[in-house]
Amino acid sequence: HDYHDTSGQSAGVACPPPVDDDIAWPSHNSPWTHPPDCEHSTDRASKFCVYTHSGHGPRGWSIITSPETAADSIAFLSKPMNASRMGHPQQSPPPYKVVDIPGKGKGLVATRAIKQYEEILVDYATVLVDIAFASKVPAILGYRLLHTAVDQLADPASVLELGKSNGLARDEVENVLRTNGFHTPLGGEPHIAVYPAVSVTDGWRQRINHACKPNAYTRFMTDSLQVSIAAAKDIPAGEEITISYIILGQPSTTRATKLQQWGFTCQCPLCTAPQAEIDASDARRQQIETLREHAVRAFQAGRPYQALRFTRQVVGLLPGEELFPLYGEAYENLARIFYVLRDRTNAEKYANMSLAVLAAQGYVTGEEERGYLERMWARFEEEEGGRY
Ligand SMILES: C[S@@+](CC[C@H](N)C(=O)[O-])C[C@H]1O[C@@H](n2cnc3c(N)ncnc32)[C@H](O)[C@@H]1O
Repeated sequence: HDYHDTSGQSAGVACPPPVDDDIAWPSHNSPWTHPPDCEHSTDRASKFCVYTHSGHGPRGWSIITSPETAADSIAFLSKPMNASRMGHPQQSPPPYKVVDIPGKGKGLVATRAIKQYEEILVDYATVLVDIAFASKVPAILGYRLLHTAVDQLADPASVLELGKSNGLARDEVENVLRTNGFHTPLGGEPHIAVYPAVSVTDGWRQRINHACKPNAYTRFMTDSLQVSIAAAKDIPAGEEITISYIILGQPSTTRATKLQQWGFTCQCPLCTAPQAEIDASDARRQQIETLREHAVRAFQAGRPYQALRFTRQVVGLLPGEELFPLYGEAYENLARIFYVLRDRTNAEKYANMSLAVLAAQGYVTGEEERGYLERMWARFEEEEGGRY
């Protein structure tokens, strides 16, 4: 359905509004297909509502957020969702198959070589929930809105059938969100989003296992609410495709604690390596973390040369732990340091390296590449606010 057209009013055409009460869709809801359904926070200082466009994308789109964020998000509805990019982009058949993986249940294995940064799967957000909502609205009222959000979708089952493995959740939809949700900003506010096709679930959709040195990553394009699984490095045919369920680069004990919350003991190559190898990796990861902290502190304390030394050490240690996603950040930090040192040549060199990494990783698209460096300098200028 194109609801903009049938609403009459928004299209500026004098066609009658729907008369069937079951549809309950007066034109003033435009662009939403359902009237907003709202609850107040316990202190009544804020309001959260369900806004649904059941015809947006392949399954519909529901958000639970403040009226302000909803108003700021309407632009998404005019962005076409390219359904042909759903599922497996560019290629068919998909470059993987689902097989039994010893110790991990089922998993995805590459059926052909996959190039670094190639998209393996693409999907769009279906349900988004403002993070503040859970703590501000009484649970019983909140659960009602969660169910409304899902029920109003064109395909509620695509969300309800997702994995529910969170022991803390008391409600079915809450469980789906806690199990499958990804942090996604909407209108500048933090939200939790569900992307059914890339969800960590046990349905037919996806069975991507976790690894502590994964060969794939989840790439969020927050300006289009699109997400994909892309190769972090070249993946040879026959290799298992893995992503990290947790923040990359943490040492083994921290990882084990975090993964316990997912209910499993990690059997990835790093966690099952000989103890000496695990110890060496832990030492490097610890060192990277410490150096990153030191670099930030030195920079903020007005010691750019020291920050430079620490950051260069970080860059030297990243390959050993295959922390490719952190390269962009490290290069940008080097650009930032050279910028305040008024070393334009090196600042540009590292800014370009950071841009190249982010563009290859898919975080900066063609259009955004133009003027990227200028925007970076402006950001640095603003951040420093004359401190240097
Ligand atoms: C999203 S599912 C992945 C697909 C799952 N293997 C299946 O058969 O449906 C997440 C679950 O897979 C298993 N799993 C994923 N990564 C694992 C790993 N590195 N080590 C052990 N089990 C893992 C755990 O049981 C976890 O709860």
